[in-house]
Amino acid sequence: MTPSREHLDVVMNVVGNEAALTALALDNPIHRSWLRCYNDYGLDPAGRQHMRVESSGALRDRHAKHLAYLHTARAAMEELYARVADLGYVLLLADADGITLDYLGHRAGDSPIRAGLVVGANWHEAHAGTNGIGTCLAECRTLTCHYDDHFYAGNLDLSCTATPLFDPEGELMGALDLSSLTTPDSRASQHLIGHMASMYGRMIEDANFLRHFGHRWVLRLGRAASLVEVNAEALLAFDADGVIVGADSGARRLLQTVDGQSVGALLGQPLSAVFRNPLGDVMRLARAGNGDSSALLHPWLGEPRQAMVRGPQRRTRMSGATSVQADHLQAAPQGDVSALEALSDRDPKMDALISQARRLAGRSINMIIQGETGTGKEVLAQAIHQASSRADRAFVAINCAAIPESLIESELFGYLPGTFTGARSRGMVGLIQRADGGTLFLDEIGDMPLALQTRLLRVLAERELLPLGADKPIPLALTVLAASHRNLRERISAGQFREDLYYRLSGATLSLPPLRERQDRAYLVRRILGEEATAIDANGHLTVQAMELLLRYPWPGNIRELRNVLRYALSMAEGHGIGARDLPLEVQLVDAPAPVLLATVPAPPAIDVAPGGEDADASPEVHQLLGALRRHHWVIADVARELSTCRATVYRRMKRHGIVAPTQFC
Ligand SMILES: Nc1ncnc2c1ncn2[C@@H]1O[C@H](COP(=O)(O)OP(=O)(O)OP(=O)(O)O)[C@@H](O)[C@H]1O
Repeated sequence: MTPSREHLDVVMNVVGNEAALTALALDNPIHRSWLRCYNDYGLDPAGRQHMRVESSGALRDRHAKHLAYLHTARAAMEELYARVADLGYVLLLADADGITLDYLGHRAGDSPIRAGLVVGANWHEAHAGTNGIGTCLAECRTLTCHYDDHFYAGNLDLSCTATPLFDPEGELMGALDLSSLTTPDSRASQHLIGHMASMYGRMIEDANFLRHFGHRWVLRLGRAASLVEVNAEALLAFDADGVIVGADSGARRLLQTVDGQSVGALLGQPLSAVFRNPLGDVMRLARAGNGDSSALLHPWLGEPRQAMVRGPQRRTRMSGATSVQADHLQAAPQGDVSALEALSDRDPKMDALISQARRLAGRSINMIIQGETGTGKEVLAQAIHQASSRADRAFVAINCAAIPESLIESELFGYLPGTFTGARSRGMVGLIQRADGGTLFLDEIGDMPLALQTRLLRVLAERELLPLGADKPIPLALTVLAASHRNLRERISAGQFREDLYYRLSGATLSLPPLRERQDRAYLVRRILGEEATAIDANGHLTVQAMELLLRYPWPGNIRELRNVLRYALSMAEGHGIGARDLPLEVQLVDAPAPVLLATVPAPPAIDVAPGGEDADASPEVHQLLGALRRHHWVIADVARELSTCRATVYRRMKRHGIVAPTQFC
């Protein structure tokens, strides 16, 4: 029997054997995954796996979404790779959907690519069957998928060990994977690799957590005083009132579960409710500064843990408005205007806006920020928060258009324990309350349902909040910055936005200019190029020709589009200076006569331009061809049908104009 035939029999024996099924599936994550693949995803182990690879455009969007995660993870991956490269391993970093965002490993030969070990590969179980990344994400645990553990016979030469990564809010962020095509046969050889994956996964999570809560107090817990600073078992972030605002997965494991069972929420609890020590003990640690540690007691931990407190990164003076407990801590930071000032380099409109924002920031005035999509409304809101006396308190950003209408009320206002049944029975602190004392940024406020506008108005007018199920309001001090791509006055006329809410919010209106009108475009190009080059560790040099094109392009997607284009160009240039041919075609064609392409396609195109593409003909044929390719998601048969020609002709035209379909990112 061939190995794949033998493998098929083993898989079918598990997924087709009702009697053995329950017992096997209960404690074997690989068999559980086979069952999911067979029953839930309808995969056939006798079939062929078709490796899906994201288009370069879709991949760019994912990179944009996970920039900070990628940046933090890259440093840990390089260190880990130095340790395992000689053993024949490659490293992959995936997002929570199982899409590979980063890869470290040799590129010689085609076997890693054939095996799907490339950036953009989709390892979700639903497509790839049982595998290291997909099954680790489904099971939320570190695991090894060794040779014939894989669902599809095509992956039998792979051994993959992956560990899940969680974000500072405890949400699944992705997975770190070590894969090998040349592993020793024994599964036991993977134990050490599993430990290394978990260790580096923890390192990535902790670095992410500390960056995210850099402006907060962070409590580190560990068994040994000598190790707690370098290797904490758990991290808790808390605010100036001693209320927990963040818990890493170590803390959730240690403090939130007993015998694997969840025992209640940590976020929103005062430290004094979680530890037996009086709050003053923690505050004493905080006052002692970094480097001092002492024992903290916890009701259900057998032994006390050593604790150490790290203060916010910028410490100066505490604002007078905070509670008595807060006086135990060091003073809060004063507003820092550097983020505001960095938004412009002598652009007259931006300079006027920054000077207006600097004066308003200190005054807790609600503001409306206007501007086309991608002009940096959220970036400006964050800079205003940093410049205010609230900088040490929370900045809570909510996209009102992105939260489902059924959830928005509970997300915003929170609810008391017992208000709902089931998983939500424990109660939740709402986002508005989390922004207490700080800044609430309401993006796309024009999309907020009318009923909630009324509730929000009450919060702003009466400065108090009534969570769902509560009968006693909670006093709040809140500054709201709101943004919308919709014209709010038109929404008022159409009866879709409350006029009184509009006036509550518009203590001032700040209007961001579109990128095409800004005179400091060269500064923004250089600055963002530097940021992107650092993020992906690439050479950030631009040729004069490329810079000229970037300055002439009209940027319908504004700074967001600029960032995407620069990231694309850095990847295309592969470490050399960025030339015109490394830019997306529509930027290259900025001076081309046919405006159709620029007007109808705001995002950078999902295409690669082959060498020679720089001189590509800007004829109507190019525009017609590109338009059809995009409309049909690069399915050549459909493009041929639209253009009333055959597929061979479409391929010939693409070749003639240097257009290459997006397949994979690297
Ligand atoms: N001044 C700036 N410097 C560097 N990057 C910026 C700047 N302004 C915006 N960006 C980048 O542009 C992108 C969009 O920014 P942001 O989300 O703030 O825009 P927005 O106007 O709120 O967008 P939308 O209207 O779609 O919500 C982000 O990637 C951000 O990092």
